[in-house]
Amino acid sequence: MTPVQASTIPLFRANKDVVVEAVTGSGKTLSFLIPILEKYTQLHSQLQPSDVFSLIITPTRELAIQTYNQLQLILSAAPFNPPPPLLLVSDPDSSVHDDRKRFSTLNSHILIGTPGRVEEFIGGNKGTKGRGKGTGRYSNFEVLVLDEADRLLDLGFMGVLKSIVSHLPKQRRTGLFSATMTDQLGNLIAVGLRNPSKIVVKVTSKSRKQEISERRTPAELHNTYIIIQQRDKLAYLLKFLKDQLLDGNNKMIVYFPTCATVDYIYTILKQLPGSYAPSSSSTTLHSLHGHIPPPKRTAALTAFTNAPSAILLCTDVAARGIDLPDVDIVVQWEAPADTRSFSHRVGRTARAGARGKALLMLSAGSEEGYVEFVRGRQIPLTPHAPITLTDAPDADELCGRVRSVLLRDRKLHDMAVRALTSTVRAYSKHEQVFLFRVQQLDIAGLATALGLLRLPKMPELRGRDDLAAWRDEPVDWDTYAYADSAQEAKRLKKRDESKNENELKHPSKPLKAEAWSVKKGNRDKRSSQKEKREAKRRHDKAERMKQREVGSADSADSAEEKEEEQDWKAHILETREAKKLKRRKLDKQQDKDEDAMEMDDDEDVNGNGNGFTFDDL
Ligand SMILES: Nc1ncnc2c1ncn2[C@@H]1O[C@H](COP(=O)(O)OP(=O)(O)OP(=O)(O)O)[C@@H](O)[C@H]1O
Repeated sequence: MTPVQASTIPLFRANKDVVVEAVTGSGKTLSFLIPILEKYTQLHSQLQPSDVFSLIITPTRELAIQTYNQLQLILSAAPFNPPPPLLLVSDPDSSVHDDRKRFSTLNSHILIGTPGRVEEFIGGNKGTKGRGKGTGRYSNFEVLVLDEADRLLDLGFMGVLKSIVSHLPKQRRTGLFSATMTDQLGNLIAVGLRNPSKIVVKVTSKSRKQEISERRTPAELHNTYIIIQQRDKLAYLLKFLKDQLLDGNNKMIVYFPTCATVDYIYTILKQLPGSYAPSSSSTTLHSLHGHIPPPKRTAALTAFTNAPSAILLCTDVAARGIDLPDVDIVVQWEAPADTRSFSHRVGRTARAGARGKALLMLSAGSEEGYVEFVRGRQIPLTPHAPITLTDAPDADELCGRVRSVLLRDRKLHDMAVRALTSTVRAYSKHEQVFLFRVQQLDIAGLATALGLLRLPKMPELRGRDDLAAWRDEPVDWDTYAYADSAQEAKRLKKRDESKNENELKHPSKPLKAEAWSVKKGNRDKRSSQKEKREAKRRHDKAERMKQREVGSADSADSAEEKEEEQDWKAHILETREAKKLKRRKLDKQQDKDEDAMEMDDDEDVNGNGNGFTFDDL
């Protein structure tokens, strides 16, 4: 047994609730599977076909599948003939209705799944405490396990978990497992833990001076960082990966902040000539993120696992729990949004006593402070030896190369823009905002690293004074086409429609001249009316003078004059107000027109006009 198994198994099988925190790759999975299976072996003969005996919940589909496979493997060696467990994960080819059918056919006693699907499965018959049609009986339920529990207890999953737990009997064992356990007692109580035993397995290491220190990452992990400019990121990443392949390290994972960045870098690396990209006939390239359809995700993981030499580009969807064999290197394109993810990412290597190496890319500016921040969390981090680009393309050469790839297909530029905008938005969501300030992020540098042809319009670029070095690639945007003919036809149609719309919104000069003449006509009309009014006033005044001369009453006269003066003042005020109102209306219209023009331009840049959304995992 590993230390975490030696500490956890005796307690968990002795009916204690447990909260277990132990470094990545230390064998936590078996420390809950073995107690479940031991109890199951003792009690299986008393179970009815529809009884659910145990439930294991994981935050990702990939981890659920992995645990399911491990459980299947052990069950296949059982001394009795147990029904297979049931996997409950989202799948485009199988609905929760199919899960229920499988459950009835297989008579599974152990369920493994992700929170959403498990809730759908169990909670389909709320109000009957889960004892309804097709979703099993829970009266003989024994063990609930939350793997990667701190992630499951994060705000996003909490409601679903509470709903699941409400269908389970209170008399049960509950185990929470993770490499980064939550300390929030309230969360633990919410999922029904009663007087749990907390097991924390830490790694101790001796320094050269024989000082013993604790660490939260595996002892065999060589955890390093480099500080570079944003614009150099891709050049350094490619050089680093190539060097590692030459050194014989042939399984590598690179973490990116968003799905769009993974998609883009993957597509570009596939199209760059071999002298630039680290993939070759002997090294395969794979991508994995939450927006890839589930069957493709599974295929990517299997291909990466089986390939003798491979690079996996992914988001944090592959950060937790995944046990990929023999990963030599983990690279982080930038620091993860939360520090817990840092431990999980680097923990994909150096597992179960094997050696491993990790590299974090930080950019010069305010990010250097992250090194001390990580060290303060008992995660050792040392500087990586300088990476030289002497025999590799530098940022400018690589940018030119990437741009020439982008020019083959407008879709690639759309992808590049999405990669940039989503990365900037993800950057603004860092937990350590004091170290990762969007205002200090070198966006133009990042755009150079990604090879963008021009900077997109984005709010984060407004008012920036660090864009002087940026150079647009001279591109005729009117003719820059999509390689896909249907997409190109759509673009051309949209372009023409938007031209027509613009014509209507901003009529061309002859129309404008006409509008001015109309305006001028109105002005002439108004001034002639004014002249008439003044003429009438002069005439009236002359009449009154005549009457005064013939001895009309002074008082009446002066009253009339006062009235006339008031009329005149009212008229002037009215005219002023009307003018002001008109000016305001004109300004508003102008603003509206400018906004409309800006939107049209954005649509052109983005290609589809849908705008960008922050890509979650
Ligand atoms: N007692 C053991 N002896 C040898 N290898 C073991 C033992 N227990 C587990 N392993 C192996 O160690 C590897 C890591 O185990 P596991 O995936 O359970 O780690 P973990 O602690 O859950 O990691 P993470 O926190 O990343 O999820 C697996 O390949 C597993 O098969």
